[in-house]
Amino acid sequence: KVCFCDTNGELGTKTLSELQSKYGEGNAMFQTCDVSLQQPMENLFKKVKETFGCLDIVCNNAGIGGEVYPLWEKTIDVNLKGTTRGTLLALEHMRTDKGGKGGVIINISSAAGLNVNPLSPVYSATKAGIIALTRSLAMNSEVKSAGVRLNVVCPAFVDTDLIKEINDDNCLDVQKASKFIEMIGVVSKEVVVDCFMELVRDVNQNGAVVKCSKMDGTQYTSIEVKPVT
Ligand SMILES: NC(=O)C1=CN([C@@H]2O[C@H](COP(=O)(O)OP(=O)(O)OC[C@H]3O[C@@H](n4cnc5c(N)ncnc54)[C@H](O)[C@@H]3O)[C@@H](O)[C@H]2O)C=CC1
Ligand SMILES: CCCCC/C=C\C=C\C(=O)C/C=C\C/C=C\CCCC(=O)O
Repeated sequence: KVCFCDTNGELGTKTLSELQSKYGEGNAMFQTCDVSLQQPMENLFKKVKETFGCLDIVCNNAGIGGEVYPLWEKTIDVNLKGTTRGTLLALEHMRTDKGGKGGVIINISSAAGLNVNPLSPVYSATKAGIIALTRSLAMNSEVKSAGVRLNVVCPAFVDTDLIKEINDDNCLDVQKASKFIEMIGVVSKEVVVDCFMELVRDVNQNGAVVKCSKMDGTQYTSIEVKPVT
């Protein structure tokens, strides 16, 4: 069973029909929702719990690019604040000490959050924030005891609409970006999905940061963690 949300109602409804004809009407749900708004997101999580009984897997995926005012503020609202909101609401509903059944949260960051990205610094900052948020919560002993794992996927360029829409609003130098994309290469959506599924299925993965790129394939990064006593 799956519920997904998007601000694009038309695309969401089309995808919902496809999922329902493949998996059955009762097994897929779509809600138009903006991840940057608290009340609609709270309502959505409540609705999913009422409809499906519990939440086992939550993916915070919504993301945009924007480097000039006011778009750079929206980029932080959607990417960093939206992912933080989705993560904290997911924890509220999944933690065993709050009546949930435990589960896994997968956040979608970017290779731009692991590396410097002079062509989209605000986007990069939001993605670095997502990595820090996810790893920090994954290492929190109370979250661990409450049965929730958190992992983060950091794709380099992926074959989606986002990279077809690179322009002067979301990139500081479009020409340099095209050359950069040509050099790094573009990975298929399937590679990212495989990586996502591995992090869902492997119960030993908690706090994992996985980069997927055409150039280097799928790599688990290792960042030293000093345990907090
Ligand atoms: N395409 C790429 O090269 C890469 C993408 N990513 C990340 O992957 C995630 C998915 O992006 P793509 O599928 O590539 O882009 P996309 O533009 O095709 O899809 C993003 C989706 O997010 C939705 N969205 C935007 N703002 C929203 C909001 N406030 N609330 C709810 N939904 C909203 C859009 O309507 C769209 O359907 C993003 O977080 C992106 O930053 C990460 C690395 C590389
Ligand atoms: C370049 C402008 C991007 C604007 C936003 C649109 C698309 C976003 C794509 C990504 O998230 C992919 C991003 C980044 C690549 C950054 C660094 C790649 C480093 C590759 C590597 O370390 O192997």
